[in-house]
Amino acid sequence: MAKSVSATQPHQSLSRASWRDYYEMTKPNVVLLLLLTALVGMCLSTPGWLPWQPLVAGLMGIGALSSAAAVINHVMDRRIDAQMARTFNRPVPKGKVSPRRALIFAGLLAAAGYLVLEIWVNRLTALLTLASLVGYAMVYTMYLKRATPQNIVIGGLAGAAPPLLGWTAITGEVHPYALLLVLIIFIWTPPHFWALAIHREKDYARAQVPMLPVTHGVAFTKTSVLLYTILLAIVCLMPYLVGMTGVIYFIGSSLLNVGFLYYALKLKFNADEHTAMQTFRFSILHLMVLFLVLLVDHYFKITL
Ligand code: HEM
Ligand SMILES: CC(C)=CCC/C(C)=C/CC/C(C)=C/COP(=O)(O)OP(=O)(O)O
Repeated sequence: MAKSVSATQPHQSLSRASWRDYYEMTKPNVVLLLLLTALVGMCLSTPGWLPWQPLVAGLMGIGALSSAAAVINHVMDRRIDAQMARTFNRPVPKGKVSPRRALIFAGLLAAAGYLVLEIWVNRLTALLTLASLVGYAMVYTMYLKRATPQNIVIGGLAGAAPPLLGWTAITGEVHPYALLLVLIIFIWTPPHFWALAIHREKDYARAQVPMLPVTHGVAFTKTSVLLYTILLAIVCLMPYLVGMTGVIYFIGSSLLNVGFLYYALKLKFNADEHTAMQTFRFSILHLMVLFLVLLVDHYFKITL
């Protein structure tokens, strides 16, 4: 609740930190979905069974570096987070974990993740995953987020990378099909985030973060959500059109995109106070089911 947000500076009492605070800083639900997209990238990279070593080490390494990126985001954003109702209760702005301890935690996660990828996967995957960490934790968080309303469009590339990271973990090569999966998440990110930002517009305005609803207004942001959702429906057809996937994917992804378009249209033309958050929640379901459908399609491929 907005009225609970009083602090503009992090508290200083560093007493009651528990493992839950460290766990929370890794954004576990986001990382789980990132790992699902990485796993699907792995599975789609090869027709048969996956070799277990790059499978397990790849997921561990990508998970650890993504978690490290999320922890760095908590540290760098602590002053912004302290001013927003959605985030003021996080461990760093609350003063439960000091920025220094959080950074040590992130450093350990990042070092472990990088070494696992370098030793048991391959250097290409290690470097690309590290680049994604830098893209999210530094380029997006420390610069773009504060600089331009296109922040999440450009920064979205880091969050979209995992299917490619999964693919290179197994094959050691960048394949155009993997880039198509990256493109899907890249185009999915703006409607995912802007739906939430519409709901939280006052939060971002108070913290002076130049998110699209703050700089260009809610009406313009709703139009942008709708246009990106239309673009997403088109981009989602591409794996089918190039022969990468079969009929199961075509039907599954089409149904999901009809659902996303329904919410985006409702948000633009017939919204009530719940529509923005419903659209945001649907975006998460959309991406999760889309990647599960890709998996089913891969192992039970039906072509016409
Ligand atoms: C720059 C890109 C992105 C931005 C700016 C963004 C923004 C956000 C924000 C602000 C939340 C906050 C929810 C909350 O605390 O209530 C969120 C939630 C979430 N995002 Fe994203 N997101 C991005 C990319 C991604 C990607 C690539 C994925 C997964 C593939 C993802 C998956 C999720 C999930 C699963 C949640 C729900 C978390 C929970 O309920 O704990 N996001 N996103
Ligand atoms: C190695 C690798 C693949 C790195 C990517 C890591 C990662 C956690 C990407 C997710 C993007 C995300 C949750 C952005 C929200 O940040 P925000 O600061 O706008 O949202 P917040 O206000 O909730 O913190």
